[in-house]
Amino acid sequence: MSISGIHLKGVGVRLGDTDVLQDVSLDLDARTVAVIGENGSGKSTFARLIGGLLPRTSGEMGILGIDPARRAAELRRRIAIVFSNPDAQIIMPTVAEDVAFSLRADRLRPAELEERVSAAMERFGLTELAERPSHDLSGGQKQMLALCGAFVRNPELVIADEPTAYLDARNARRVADHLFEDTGHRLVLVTHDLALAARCDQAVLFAGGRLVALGEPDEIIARYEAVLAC
Ligand SMILES: Nc1ncnc2c1ncn2[C@@H]1O[C@H](COP(=O)(O)OP(=O)(O)OP(=O)(O)O)[C@@H](O)[C@H]1O
Repeated sequence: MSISGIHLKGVGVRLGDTDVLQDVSLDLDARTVAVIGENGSGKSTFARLIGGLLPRTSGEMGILGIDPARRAAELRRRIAIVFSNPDAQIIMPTVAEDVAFSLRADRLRPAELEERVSAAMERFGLTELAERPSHDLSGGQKQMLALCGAFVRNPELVIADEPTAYLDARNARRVADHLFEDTGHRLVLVTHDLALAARCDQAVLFAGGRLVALGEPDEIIARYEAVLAC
């Protein structure tokens, strides 16, 4: 089991009286991984599980060599999670304050904090919006802010759960380009956008709370499309 990837062995998640994930075993070592499957197949549950937001009820797992059940705080420091709805992640009154908030645990000197925040805002096209109230931004701008807050911490793993779901084509492309740009992070991307899934190095297909296929994206997407056509 490598210490840099995502490894699950016989993992199950039970919520209430439902087994939402059952007996999931996989080793994901590619830099970018797409997670696809029908509505309700367990993709978001998988994303929350590997992000340490949801406990497993059975099995063993290692995310970047960390068992989330034992070292959740360390895992949270090393990863970032992006959702479809950026409102869930925007906390502070202004754009610049919100980006700075993501670095609160690093206890940086004020000058260093300002430098990191400015560089990140520049990279995500937010410099002009720095003093704007975060909640007045458009949906596309808010998702850029959520991404900026995620990447400013230099995460080793970014888990994105349908990050382009509410965006127009141009903003969806911009968000995707940032996620795929190689900044030394791994990406796990849950998506219904199969063109986006095809850009990944590896893909997994879920159905009914089970992993049904793992492999080259083209092959996994073709298999999923065959299911959808039925
Ligand atoms: N808290 C919960 N209690 C019981 N069942 C749940 C809970 N959360 C999710 N589920 C169920 O788990 C299953 C998988 O949900 P999940 O959100 O992981 O699917 P998904 O593949 O991400 O779907 P979508 O594509 O619609 O976002 C669904 O049947 C859902 O109803």
